[in-house]
Amino acid sequence: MSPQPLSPEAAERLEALVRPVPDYPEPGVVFRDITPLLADGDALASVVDELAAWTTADHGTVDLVAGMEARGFILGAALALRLGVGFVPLRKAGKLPPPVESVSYALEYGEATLEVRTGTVPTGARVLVVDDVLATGGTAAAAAALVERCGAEVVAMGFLLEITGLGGRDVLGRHTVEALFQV
Ligand SMILES: O=P(O)(O)OC[C@H]1O[C@H](OP(=O)(O)OP(=O)(O)O)[C@H](O)[C@@H]1O
Ligand SMILES: Nc1ncnc2[nH]cnc12
Repeated sequence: MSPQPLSPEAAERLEALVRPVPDYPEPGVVFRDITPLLADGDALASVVDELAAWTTADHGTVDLVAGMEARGFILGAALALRLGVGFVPLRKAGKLPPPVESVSYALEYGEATLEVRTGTVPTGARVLVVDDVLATGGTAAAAAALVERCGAEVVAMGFLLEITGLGGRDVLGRHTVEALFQV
């Protein structure tokens, strides 16, 4: 898998729709705001199409898409529909009724816990994990740990954008990581 599957022009068009916000939510962080991209119908469709094409070409069929709260729900649910499979929400702590599996992690600006409803991911399922941003990789590593704790396989992890220099790809070393573009 090429780390840059889009043409440079296509990647540039998408990147232009992601707004860099310096010092948000805390000093030193450049927040990548994807809301302009989500509001652009053509861009949103092309992101979902690209992620779907990638999945099918490189990994064949998957049984489920799992997405991390909250932005991973948007791309993940759209991708699941496009692939014709179900979607599993990996929620922040305290949102799902028990029983749940939980994994805590650190991210670029704080700490959080992700949870999955016990029993929603069948043993042996082939699961594609999807989120908008790969930064330190803490969220994605927690998502993978949750899926694997259910006895399922993380087939690959797909992202809209990867913030390079924060080590996310290294943290996810043993997984296949795909990002539409890097900043
Ligand atoms: O690679 P990491 O350093 O873990 O960061 C990436 C995560 O951070 C953001 O989510 P956030 O926790 O801000 O939640 P949100 O989607 O609810 O805004 C983003 O949507 C990823 O899930
Ligand atoms: N800089 C950033 N912008 C948007 N989402 C993020 N998640 C973690 N770091 C982020």
